[in-house]
Amino acid sequence: MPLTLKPLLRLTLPLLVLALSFYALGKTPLINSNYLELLGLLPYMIFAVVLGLAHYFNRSRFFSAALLLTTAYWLIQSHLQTSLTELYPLYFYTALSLLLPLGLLFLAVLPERGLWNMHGILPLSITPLLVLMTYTASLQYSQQQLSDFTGFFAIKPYSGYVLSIYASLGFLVSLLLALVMLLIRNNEAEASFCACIILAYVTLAGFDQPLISSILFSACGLTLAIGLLRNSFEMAYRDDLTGLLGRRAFNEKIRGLGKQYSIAMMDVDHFKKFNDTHGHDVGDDVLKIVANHIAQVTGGGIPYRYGGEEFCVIFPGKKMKPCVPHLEAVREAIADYSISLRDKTTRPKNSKEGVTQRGKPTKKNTVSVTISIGVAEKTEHQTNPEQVLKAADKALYRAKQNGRNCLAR
Ligand SMILES: Nc1nc2c(ncn2[C@@H]2O[C@H](COP(=O)(O)OP(=O)(O)OP(=O)(O)O)[C@@H](O)[C@H]2O)c(=O)[nH]1
Repeated sequence: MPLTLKPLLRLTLPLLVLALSFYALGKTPLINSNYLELLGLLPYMIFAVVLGLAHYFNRSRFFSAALLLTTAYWLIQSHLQTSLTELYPLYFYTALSLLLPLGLLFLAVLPERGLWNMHGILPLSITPLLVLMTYTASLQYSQQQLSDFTGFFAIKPYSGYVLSIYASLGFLVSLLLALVMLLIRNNEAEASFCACIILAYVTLAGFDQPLISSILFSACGLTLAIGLLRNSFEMAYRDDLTGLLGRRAFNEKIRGLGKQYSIAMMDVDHFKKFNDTHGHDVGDDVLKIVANHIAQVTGGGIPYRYGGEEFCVIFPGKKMKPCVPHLEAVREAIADYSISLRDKTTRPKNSKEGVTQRGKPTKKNTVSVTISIGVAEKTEHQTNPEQVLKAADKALYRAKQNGRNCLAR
């Protein structure tokens, strides 16, 4: 699947939260002193909700991020509410500024493998590990050694900017790598972690500002909660194999269709034979390639995986005739696409050979598949979506009868 910048759109909501928190930061002088204590507790409350949700949805990285940020916030509240000219607060501040971006980056790089199993131990261990490292060092090293350590990170780019230049670079590198993970995985978790890295950076860089940690860590919690809910929504509505919207999303969409629409049903031809010949795993890869082509349908079509090797495209507000060229373009693109099979007999013996063979499929290991399409529109005789779907299914049957790799209406 080609790498696109589309995943960056996932940053829209987190950036909105970021903008709102900056706005709130400007309003802190207006906050009634009675509410200040509550504001100090707000991040804990939001992180508690995130921990509960992450436990419920079995998301280890969100759970671990909430744990890490709660601990960082607790450290700020309990150890860093004095002047940073004193040794121990400065030591904890320096350690936090170096370890927090690293911890968030670590979570952005790890794959999601569920919370309450042995794979969940790795992301969960990051917080106790960092706390242990920081405290052990503070107890073990002499005041002179701690002072040398903080002195090494004392170089600031300009006066009035609290964060050291090395920690700032650490945040920048962590953010860039987390962005790369977002582009590769196209997942809500990475978008949330990118936003948390930015928010943690702003908190530590503007540390002198009153209430900054309470407001920006609350924003971190909100970002994680939003990411978690969107992630769970996608799990419920998106098909895991192809990444297309699934049957549940299709059923909801057709309920809300308006006065005019068309529906196309698509089915991979002779797919049972394909599976029997090349195996189920290759069949899965082919379904992904077919779905990738269908996802690029033009003309305002919304693609879905209907189930098995069947796909659907809904054209809201469109009559059938103008949809046909868009569907034909998809059908032709799939038929023209050569799929390279990397089976045992043709697999290169080593990576060097693999590199030289890449992009040069031989006739022996190349296959192609075709799809048949049936399309129907809303008319005065078929007024509800179920009837239009049934008509599209009948048209698909006719396309199969007509020899496959064609469209019928
Ligand atoms: N690999 C793989 N195969 C699937 C998946 N879902 C359904 N199939 C297979 O798709 C095949 C569908 O076979 P049929 O419904 O008989 O249709 P067909 O062989 O494509 O024949 P026509 O539709 O008449 O061209 C079955 O063998 C299913 O096992 C899937 O997720 N992955």
